[in-house]
Amino acid sequence: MSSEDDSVGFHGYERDALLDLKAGFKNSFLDNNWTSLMCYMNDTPYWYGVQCLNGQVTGLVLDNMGLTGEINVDALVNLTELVSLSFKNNSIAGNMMEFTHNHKLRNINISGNGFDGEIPSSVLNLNSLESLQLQDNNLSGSIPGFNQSTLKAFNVSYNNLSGTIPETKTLQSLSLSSYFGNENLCGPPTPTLCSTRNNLSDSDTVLVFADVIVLVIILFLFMIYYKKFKELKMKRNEEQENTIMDRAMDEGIPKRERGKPVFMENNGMTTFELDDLLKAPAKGLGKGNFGNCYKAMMEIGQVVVVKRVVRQVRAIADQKHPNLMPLLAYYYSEDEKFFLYKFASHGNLFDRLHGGRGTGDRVPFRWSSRLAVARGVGQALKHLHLNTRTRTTAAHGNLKSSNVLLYENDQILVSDYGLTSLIALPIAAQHMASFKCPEYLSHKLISKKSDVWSYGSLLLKLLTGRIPSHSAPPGTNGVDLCSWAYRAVREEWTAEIFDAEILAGKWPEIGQVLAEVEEIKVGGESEDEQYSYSSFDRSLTDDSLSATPSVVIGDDQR
Ligand SMILES: Nc1ncnc2c1ncn2[C@@H]1O[C@H](COP(=O)(O)OP(=O)(O)OP(=O)(O)O)[C@@H](O)[C@H]1O
Repeated sequence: MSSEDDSVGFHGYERDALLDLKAGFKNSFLDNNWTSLMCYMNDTPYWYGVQCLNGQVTGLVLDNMGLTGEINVDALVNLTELVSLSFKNNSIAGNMMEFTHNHKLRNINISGNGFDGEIPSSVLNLNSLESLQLQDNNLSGSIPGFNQSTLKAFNVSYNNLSGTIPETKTLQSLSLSSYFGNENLCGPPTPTLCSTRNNLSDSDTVLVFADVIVLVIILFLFMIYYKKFKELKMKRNEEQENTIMDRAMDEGIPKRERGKPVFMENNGMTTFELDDLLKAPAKGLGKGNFGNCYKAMMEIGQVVVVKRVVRQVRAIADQKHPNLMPLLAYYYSEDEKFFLYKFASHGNLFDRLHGGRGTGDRVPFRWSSRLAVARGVGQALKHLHLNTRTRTTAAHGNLKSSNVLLYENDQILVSDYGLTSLIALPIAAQHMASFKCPEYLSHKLISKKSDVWSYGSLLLKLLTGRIPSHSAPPGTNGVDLCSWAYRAVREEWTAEIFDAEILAGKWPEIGQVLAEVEEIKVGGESEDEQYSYSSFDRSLTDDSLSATPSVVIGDDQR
């Protein structure tokens, strides 16, 4: 401040501030007007646009004067009594000036200029501010949080302001028109919603985006892993409840002697060690009369069926026919004996005939398919009974629908042949199909003809779709098929005796059926000899087998 400060009614520092301003404006009118005395006491000011009170500048109103140039941001610091400032409608550029020392300011109007930069935060300290008119400039940045209750007129329209309008009572109570023309302003009172993006820097946005992608990938991987884990678990539960070894322990079979399974030649099978088999995941297929049957999934990808037996014979392995289930390997030791068969994935004849009846899942079993089964089984029996190239001819002994297996490509495979000689008579008589024939029941006679009888009842079953009483599984009711069919033929119920499923397809000619039966019978007639267990037992003399015959043959069986 100059020494003139002390002189009453004149403040030289204010005059100097105005002269500096004038120098910046380069306005000829002001250059000529702002000369001599500025203001004195309460006299009318001598300078155009300057208002004074008690010799001090209280107002500066230079509207519509074509002012150009920039204003020094500190230009107003010495005008401490300033109440009104208006540079409306000029062409002033540069940043807005600071108002740090202008606490008495009530009205600021710099609208219609070229001010740029941000609104200085010093305006927030102007506690008497009533009107702030900043419209029609190039101001940028965000709006400071004006909260002065005195502020009633506020206009920042048509600038480049951006961001959320602060939620102060003062700013929110203003009309929408105060904010017009600022494309990037958002939030109330404008209708534009503020997105998160508006508040984030570009690098923040990239990071958030990357995080989201990583999260999605992790989630995706987790879902795949979980799905696979569930599938695997379900598969394991379903197929791998136990290994063959565990199952053996469950059945009370003691730890076996170590040995090697004996593989049949040319059976297309990759050989493996006993341990591999015993450790393979296994699924129970059923509890047969002579041991349990398991489906084992070998690590090398092969699926085999393991059938536990009491004793096994080489003769069974010798039997080779397209309709006989081939024996892949057998294992024999003191404590453990089993046969290994290939797995028939299409199930057995019993299930094909009776499974799913009355449900939507049932696939009709047509006559042509039944005929194919009848032929296949007949061929298998013919081979067993008559083939002289094997060491012995033998009866099947346990022909029934659960031992007729359906392999891929509609191949019919008869299994469980030759087991009769391995079973003690009382057990065989109780469980095996041949022992249900009339000759055995009345005269205790058993022969290959018993197989023919079993085959006959299998044919009747194929024709009628009924379960014969002699092979009805526990819990199912069977009918005496022979007497039922006899009665049906005698009383001429021809149509009724056929399974409705056959009738739904092509009507089978009974002559055709009989021709098929006759053809099979022809081979069997020549072999009239009755057989006993001893015919099988001869095969047990194979040196590789150390078991003693387990069948007790009584006189009444011959
Ligand atoms: N190689 C195989 N492929 C597919 N399923 C098989 C195989 N061998 C047997 N089965 C099935 O396993 C189950 C049990 O067979 P298993 O031979 O032990 O008993 P069964 O035929 O019911 O009675 P039995 O002991 O009097 O022969 C049956 O449903 C049978 O059809």
